Parts: sequence; structure tokens; C-alpha cells
Amino acid sequence: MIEAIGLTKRYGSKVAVNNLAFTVKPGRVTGFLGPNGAGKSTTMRMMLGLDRPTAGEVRIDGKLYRELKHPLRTVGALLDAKWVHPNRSARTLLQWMAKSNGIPAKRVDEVLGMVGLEEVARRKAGGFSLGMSQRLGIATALLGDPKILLFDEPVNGLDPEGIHWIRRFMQGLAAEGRTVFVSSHLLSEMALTAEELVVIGRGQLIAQCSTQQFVDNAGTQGVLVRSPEAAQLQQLASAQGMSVRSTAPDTLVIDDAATEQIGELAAQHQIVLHELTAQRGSLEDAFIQMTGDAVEYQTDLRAASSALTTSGVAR
Ligand SMILES: Nc1ncnc2c1ncn2[C@@H]1O[C@H](COP(=O)(O)OP(=O)(O)OP(=O)(O)O)[C@@H](O)[C@H]1O
Repeated sequence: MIEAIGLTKRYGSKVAVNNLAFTVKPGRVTGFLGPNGAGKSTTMRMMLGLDRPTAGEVRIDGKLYRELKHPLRTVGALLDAKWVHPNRSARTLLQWMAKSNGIPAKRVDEVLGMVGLEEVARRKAGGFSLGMSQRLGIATALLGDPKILLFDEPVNGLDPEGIHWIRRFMQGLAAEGRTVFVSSHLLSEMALTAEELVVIGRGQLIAQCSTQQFVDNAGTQGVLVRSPEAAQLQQLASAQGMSVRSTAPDTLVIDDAATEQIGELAAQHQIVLHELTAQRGSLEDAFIQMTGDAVEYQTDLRAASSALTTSGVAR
């Protein structure tokens, strides 16, 4: 388990992370979501003792990172996939890391196998594609067989096959009971990968909840109704102060309403319904609605969001 407690980081007058408090539990993938510059990488660096908090702390299974006896066996991380020494082979690199951390040499072949790099293990890591580098980074994170794993933007720049592989891999690690914390600004990807979300904007916590709850709470809620008596139903709903739009002669969309409410209203007036469907917002809708004021680069986010195609939380 990871706990952030009053976590704050200032760089001069810039507050990168502002009094963050959240918990990341084992057995599921938790997405760490926020627009560009929200403070995700800074938070992850503080979790790994790579940056010192200005205030607050991070506890990893109850301990500060510096108190961990075997850091690599407790928490593994993929922060930057291109950190590798270009002239070393993947195998040599992992062997060196294993040796310097008291990890048995046989674990190197195990992790190479887990990420599917056995065949290229003797090639220089500098010639690896981004996807191969990400796999090597993941192998490094897994070297100490840690219970806690942090991945910072692991799918950035990957092709669909690579993205799919990483998604399944992270879900598999969580299913083994590990704590998996993964940052991303790719909303649709998080909707597919993470069961739980920690959402931040401008360094502050916006939400911690399940992905489904996030969408339910923040996304546009409405009801779609099809009826041969749509005009009459529109009048009745409007008279009750509801916001009703007619999208076709027999179709209405009623904002901020529940299906029960509309079904009962129709029944009271003996209006025949052909369809009554709850409409849920997408993760993008929820994200934009909730982080609207917290976005440093509004246009970037909107452009990114409109390029994404998610309809609700598909699993
Ligand atoms: N070393 C630093 N010195 C000064 N400011 C910094 C430093 N590191 C980060 N920042 C600032 O802190 C804020 C948070 O940055 P951070 O990289 O943590 O965000 P992020 O959510 O990971 O963003 P992205 O998704 O773009 O990687 C940004 O405004 C950034 O410019």
C-alpha cells in the first residue's frame, strides 16, 4: 500500500504538488490521472525518494522510502524508459542491477522471459525501439519481485499492440495482489486499464474513487427517451423544471434526470415509451468537467480529448 500524506513540493514560487493525500491499495491497478503539468511525475519521484517533499511524506507499506531495507525488493518503478546505458546489453544491465542489489542472477532470465525480451537480451539496449525499452524498464522494475509497482506514463509513444500488452501486463500484476500505480494523461487508456483513480490538477487532489464512480459522479447524467408522444412528455418534464432537448421527432434527451423519474412521469400521464435509457458521460467528459479550472494548458487537453474515442467506461 502507498499513502501520500500532506505531500507538498515547491520549486521556488511554483507549487508543483499541493498538500496531496491519497491511498493506493493492492490488488488493483490505480490510475494516476491529471492534465500535463499537474504534478504526477513530481509525486512519483517523491514516492521513490528521488525528490524531497517540501512538506508531508509518502509511506510505502508504512515506511518512508529511505527506511526500506531492500528498496528494489519493495517497490519497482518505470519512470523513464530511455534511461538505459546505450552500450550495454539488456542482460548485462539487469545482471549488474541484480548483483548490486543482492538479487539472485537467475531472476534476470525470469524477468526477461516475463516481458518477452529473451531473444534480444544480448543486443545493445541503445538500439532498442521505444516498445522494447519500455519492456526493459518493466523488467528492471520487476527484478526485485516487488509488491509495489509505479509506472510513469508507460504507454507514451507506443503502438496499439504495445499499449495492449502493457495494459494486460499491469492488470496481471495487480491480479497477483500487487499494488500497481500508473500515471497517464491518456484518459481513454486509463478507463480501460484502471479500476481505481487518483485524479489531480495543479498539484491538488480532485478525486480518489473507482473509475466507474468518477464517471458517474462527474459525467453528464441524462436520460434518453423515445416515445410516440414525445411532445407531450417534453411539456410535462419542462413544467417540472427539467432541461429537455428534442433530438428527433420522437426522441428527447433530459439532462440531470434519472430513468425512474421519467418512467414514473410517463406512467402518471399514460404516455407510451419505446425507449428509456440512462446516458452516462465518458471519462473525458468527467475529466474535463472536474479538472476544468485546474488545467494549465486548456487547449492541449481539449485537443487531446477530442482525439480520443471513448464511450463510457468500456472494459
Ligand atoms: N525541477 C523543477 N523545477 C521547476 N519546476 C518544476 C520542476 N519539476 C516540475 N516542475 C513544475 O511542476 C509542475 C508539475 O510537473 P510534473 O512534471 O510533476 O507534472 P506532470 O503531471 O507529470 O506533467 P506531464 O504529464 O506533462 O509529465 C509543472 O508546472 C512543472 O513545470
